[in-house]
This record gives sequence, C-alpha cells and structure tokens, in this order.
Amino acid sequence: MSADILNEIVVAKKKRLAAAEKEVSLSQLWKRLEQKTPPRRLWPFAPGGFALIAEVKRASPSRGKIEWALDLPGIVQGYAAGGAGAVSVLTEEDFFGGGLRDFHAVRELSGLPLLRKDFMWTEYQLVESRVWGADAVLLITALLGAEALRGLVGLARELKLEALVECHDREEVEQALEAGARILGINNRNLRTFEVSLATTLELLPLVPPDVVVISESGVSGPEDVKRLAAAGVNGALVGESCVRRADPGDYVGRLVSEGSAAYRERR
Ligand SMILES: O=P(O)(O)OC[C@@H](O)[C@@H](O)c1c[nH]c2ccccc12
Repeated sequence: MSADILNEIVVAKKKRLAAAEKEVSLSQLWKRLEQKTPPRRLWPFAPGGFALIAEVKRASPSRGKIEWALDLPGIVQGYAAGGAGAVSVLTEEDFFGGGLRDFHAVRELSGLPLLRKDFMWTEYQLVESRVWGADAVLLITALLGAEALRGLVGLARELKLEALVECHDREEVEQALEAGARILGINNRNLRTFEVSLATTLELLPLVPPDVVVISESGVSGPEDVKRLAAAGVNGALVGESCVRRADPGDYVGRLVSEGSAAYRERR
C-alpha cells in the first residue's frame, strides 16, 4: 500500500461511482428525493454543550479489520441506550468494509440522526446520501480544496443536509470557515500518514469562532480522552474503533457521554 492512501481511495471510489451512475442516474436520484421526508437536525451538537457521535466501522486502512462481522443491531441499540447524539456509518467499501447496505440497516434500526461517512466530492453522492436517509454528510477539506468545498457546503445546505467539515491543520480550518462550515470536525488522524494525536484538536480549537461547533474525530480511546477534550471546550467527539470493539457498547458510550458532558459543564 502506498503512502498516499487518500489518492488510492479516490481511485477506487471513482470506479464505484461510475458503476452507481450507470444503475441510477443523477436525475433519477433527484426524482427519488421528492418522496423523502426532511432530514433530522444534529440537535445535541450545539455550541454550549457536549455530545457524542458513535461510529459503525468494520475496518480501516490503518487498522485492517477492526470488527468485520459487526453485530449491527446490538451495536446500534447500545449507541442509542448509551445516549449517543448521532451515529456515523462508514459507507466506503474497499478500504473500510462499509457500504450503503450498512447505512440502510442502521437507518432501519435507529431514529438517531445519521452521518454518512465517505469520500465525497460530487453532487451525485450528496443527493444519494439524502435518498438513503442521511441527515448529515462528511466533507473532507483535504480531499476537496477550498473551492469545491464551498460548492458542496452550499449544496448540502440546499439539500437540508448538515455538513461535518473535516480539517486537520490551520489552513484547512481557515478554508472550512471561509466555505461557511457550521460544524467543524478536527481529525486527530492524518489521513496520509495515519499518525494520531489529540493535540491536533487542542491546537486548532482557538482558531474556531464560538458559534461554530467543534467535533474532535479519531483516536479517542476512553473517558479520559473525552474529558480532556470537553474540558478544553470541544463540543463533541466522533468515536469509532474504541466503541465497536466493546462487548458493552452501551455502557461505554454512556460513560463517554456522561464524563464528557460533566467535564464540559465544569470547564470554566
Ligand atoms: O476509529 P476512530 O479512531 O475512533 O476514528 C473514528 C473516525 O474519526 C474515523 O473513522 C474518521 C475520521 N475521518 C474520517 C474520514 C474518512 C474515513 C474515516 C474517518
């Protein structure tokens, strides 16, 4: 596997996209959208509070297989019982073992707001996300660049999808804010090198105005991490691996939510 995994993922995704467009055209997707109910808000993720996005993740390029044969109903019920504010579902097939089939299954299992997590740069993918019942989508600044990001943030707004705009450094935070992002995801993992450090979130946090929500993504491995982030004023954490590996995802998510919320309240 080459060092620049992001490019490899994009190459694979392009093939998948071409196949999808052959099956269902963009205009057919827009038509299907007409029958859909409006998306839910990511309501707990307001500036001034702390909430958790728990992720459904079978595998990743950095870890290989994490929980390949997930017990989806068990995990999703656990996430809801533990008080997760939203669920993130990986739909990338070739490197994360996900898919829209997982997304659909989770949609059927849960009334929680759902984030579609994929590598997206086209109108087709955003409309498709809404058709499959997504409430929010991930937009990766490193993948898009400033101009494309601005276009997709606008399109997401038109579609009434919330956008979690992912950044990893100062320049990307600036691009995301200029694009009009209201929910910023600061990824502690460098998507090119896989290095993970919670310090990334803590360092970039002061660049973000108070009315923009900040979610710390990746590498959260327990309540201590969540406490550290919430105490610094971070509004939420997106947690995958450490949640899906648990035999008791509900208890674990419950602890993350209560410790994070307490640390956020007690912060000043
Ligand atoms: O499993 P972790 O380390 O808790 O990470 C979850 C999530 O942040 C990670 O899956 C992620 C963040 N940004 C992404 C972009 C694409 C794919 C995956 C991701």
